[in-house]
Amino acid sequence: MSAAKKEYKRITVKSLTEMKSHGEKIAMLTAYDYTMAKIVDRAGIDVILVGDSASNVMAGHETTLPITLDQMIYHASSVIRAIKRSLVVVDLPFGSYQSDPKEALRSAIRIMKESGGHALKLEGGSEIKESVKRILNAGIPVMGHLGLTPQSIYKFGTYTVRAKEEAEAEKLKQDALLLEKLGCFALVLEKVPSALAKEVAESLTIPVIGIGAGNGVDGQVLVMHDMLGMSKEFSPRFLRRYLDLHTLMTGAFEQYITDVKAVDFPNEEEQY
Ligand SMILES: Nc1nc(=O)c2c([nH]1)NC[C@@H]1CN(c3ccc(C(=O)N[C@@H](CCC(=O)O)C(=O)O)cc3)CN21
Ligand SMILES: CC(C)C(=O)C(=O)O
Ligand SMILES: [Mg+2]
Repeated sequence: MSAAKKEYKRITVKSLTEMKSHGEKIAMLTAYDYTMAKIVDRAGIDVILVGDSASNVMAGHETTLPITLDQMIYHASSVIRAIKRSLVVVDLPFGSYQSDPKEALRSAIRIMKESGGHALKLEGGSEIKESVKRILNAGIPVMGHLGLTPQSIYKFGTYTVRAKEEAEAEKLKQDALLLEKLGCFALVLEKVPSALAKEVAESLTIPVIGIGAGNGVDGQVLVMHDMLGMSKEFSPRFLRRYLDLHTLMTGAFEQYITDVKAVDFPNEEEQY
């Protein structure tokens, strides 16, 4: 059993700040459905992200842009029914918060009311300042997300590392400070140089969770299906595969097919 498991009953946004001040790293993974969420919650994960990466992983879209608010609510409510201990953060999907702060708050309230999630994540800095403020004013905890923000992929053009140039690094630092000042409880930094991520983490009291941002930050997040090795194609440098589930599952499926064809399954004990 991990230290975190013993120390905290239910993870709250406050426990995360405490973990940072104690120097305990935060472990976060995505989940999009009941069965996976139950396993990762019982394993002792601190934070579950119902990511808009569901658009890629669950629905097979090329980007996160197509996923809808209704679909995010479906995934989040499935996750919520499984969890006992983890903090559940839900991504606000593309198009549900960018047009104006009132729409952002409406979308935020729908997710909180209809899914039972505990907090929301929005991509961006100063551009979405008013929306972040409104959501926070409604008593909804907000996690920021800077660096490679996949909802802006068509602005960037590629999924390469962000903020390598001084101007973009400077804006990122300013945005990080702004998000903390507004009252965000944590921040995700995606695909930025580790020295920059470390500097940001050290300049903030709220925890900084990295993905492709090195180990100088306060925690790590990965997409569950990536770390389980379910996909052979997605292979960025920052990914560590903890299982080769693709191979294991393929073997199981092939064996089942063979057994059915050979009338080996079901056997005497497996029928009535
Ligand atoms: N399965 C999955 N895992 C993720 O981590 C993830 C998603 N989907 N969907 C939403 C975003 C998109 N993310 C991404 C997407 C691509 C790279 C990436 O690094 N891709 C390639 C090419 C980069 C390049 O063009 O230089 C790589 O090999 O690094 C990283 C994060 C992270 N998120
Ligand atoms: C990669 C993480 C940070 C994310 O936003 C997602 O899974 O949607
Ligand atoms: Mg996301």
